Amino acid sequence: MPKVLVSDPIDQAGLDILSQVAQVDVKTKLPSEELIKIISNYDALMVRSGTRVTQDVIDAGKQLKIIGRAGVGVDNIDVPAATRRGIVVVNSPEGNTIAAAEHALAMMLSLSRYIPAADQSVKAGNWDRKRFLGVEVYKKTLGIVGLGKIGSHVATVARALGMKLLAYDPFISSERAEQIGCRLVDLDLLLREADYITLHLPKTPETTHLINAESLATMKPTARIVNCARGGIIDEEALATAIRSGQIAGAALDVYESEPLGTSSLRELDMAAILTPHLGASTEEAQVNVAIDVAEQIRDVLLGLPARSAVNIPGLRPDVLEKLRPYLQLAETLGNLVGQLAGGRVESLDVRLQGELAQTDNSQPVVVAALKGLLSHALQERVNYVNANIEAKERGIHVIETRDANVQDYTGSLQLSAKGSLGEHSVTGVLLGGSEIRVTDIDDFPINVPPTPYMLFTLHRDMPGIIGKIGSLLGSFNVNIASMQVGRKIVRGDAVMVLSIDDPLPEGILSEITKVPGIRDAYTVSL
Ligand SMILES: NC(=O)c1ccc[n+]([C@@H]2O[C@H](COP(=O)([O-])OP(=O)(O)OC[C@H]3O[C@@H](n4cnc5c(N)ncnc54)[C@H](O)[C@@H]3O)[C@@H](O)[C@H]2O)c1
Ligand SMILES: O=C(O)[C@H](O)COP(=O)(O)O
Repeated sequence: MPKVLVSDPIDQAGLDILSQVAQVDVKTKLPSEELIKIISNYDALMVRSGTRVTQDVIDAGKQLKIIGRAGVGVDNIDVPAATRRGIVVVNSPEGNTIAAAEHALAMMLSLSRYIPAADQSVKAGNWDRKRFLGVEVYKKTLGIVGLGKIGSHVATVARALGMKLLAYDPFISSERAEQIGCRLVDLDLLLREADYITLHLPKTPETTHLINAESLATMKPTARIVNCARGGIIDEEALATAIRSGQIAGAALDVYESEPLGTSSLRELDMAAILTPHLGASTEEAQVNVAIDVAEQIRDVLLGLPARSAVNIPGLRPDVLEKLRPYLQLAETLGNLVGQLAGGRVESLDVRLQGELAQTDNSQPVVVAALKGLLSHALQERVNYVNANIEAKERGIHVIETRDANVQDYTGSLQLSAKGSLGEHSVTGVLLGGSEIRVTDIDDFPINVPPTPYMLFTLHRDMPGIIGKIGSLLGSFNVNIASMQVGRKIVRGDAVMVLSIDDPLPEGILSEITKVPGIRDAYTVSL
């Protein structure tokens, strides 16, 4: 039975799903040395933001197949390291959207009415109504930085509160922003005009300290800023200085440059600042959602099925996957075939999508499948959909993708051409009846054969007796031929012979075949 380590608190609903297929060990608050020590026993790791899944953890996880993040942000996981090792990283992109959006809105309203400070004051025995004179959000301008899933829900609710909405997001169109009721503007204008600013973007090298001393200086003295996205998008020292000096009116933070928050000048701020300990996703509903979402994906991957929200498998959304699945099998088989025909070191792979296949708007999975097939002979099970791109890049394989929608022979066909140290070969294949693979062309010689586990290909001169000689030679080595086909362009010119054989070709026979007069080359392939 596979083993899953759960190293952060996860809702029982997720644990119940995992327990159907695996031994589940829940060990939270593990020091990183301890995690590194035990991770080699596990096939899967499930975390929230508390566990740092570093390169050392990943390297130690020799059996790891999947890392599941019960939440959105995967910045606590070294995803490139996992990708290099072929480990799938999955998350729950939508499970806590509402929870995080509602937390940001609650922060904005709490900032406006000093609710946390007023509560503390009453509980301390006071009745101070004057000190907590607040402001309304109605008719104020909210600037949303990052108009993705959470930002969009914040926009919907804020509009209902009567707020005017500005948004900054370089990756969405003005039309999309308008649909959500926002005016898309540049960041400078948003910061200058907004009464409230809320951040809903990922932390990347570009967004680190996006809000800094310089940008804080452009905000209104009445402006209040909310960060329920990621720590480090705001420069905390600069923020504390801006609040202390009255340069801005306040801030509400749920996330910090370093978590848990240690000694920080933020802790010394008065009621103008509200601090929560990374609670954005902490609702009962969100925790059930993310636990189920991620546990189901871990279960599926352990059962050999694809994950629906892998962050390191390019373009494999479930709907895309479903449509492309037969073509992925075709691409992998042809990649494996052309890789073995090419032999040696492959320098470039030309992936040509033809006919109906040329119409697909997401060809990336097909390319990845072709690369997986191409590399599988050399790398065996070490190459998978996660790392095929990286493995190809590290081997200097240049991938060229071309499309030709005019090829009408079949509804959709795929041609792979591999150029390498030993020459160039190409294979074309189609799907019969939508699922049965047929190889229809080898090095421009027309054929029509299904791929089989053991195959022999020859390039020879089309002349009488040659087929018989190969047949007798194989017979003398006790090799049984299951099927045979010849493809030629002109009579008595060059031709290819494709034989399916029942067993692997015995040692030494290939060199005997190439000695037969008229045979130019021979290749053995196992698929
Ligand atoms: N506090 C919490 O507990 C909590 C909970 C959930 C999510 N989050 C965080 O909230 C953030 C948003 O999550 P989401 O689910 O809405 O993600 P999302 O991917 O749906 O949206 C992110 C948006 O940010 C935009 N963006 C990227 N770079 C940008 C830039 N430089 N400037 C402006 N916009 C940029 C993207 O185009 C996208 O529209 C993430 O950082 C996530 O980790 C925090
Ligand atoms: O990215 C997320 O999903 C949030 O930051 C939530 O993190 P958590 O699962 O540790 O609460």
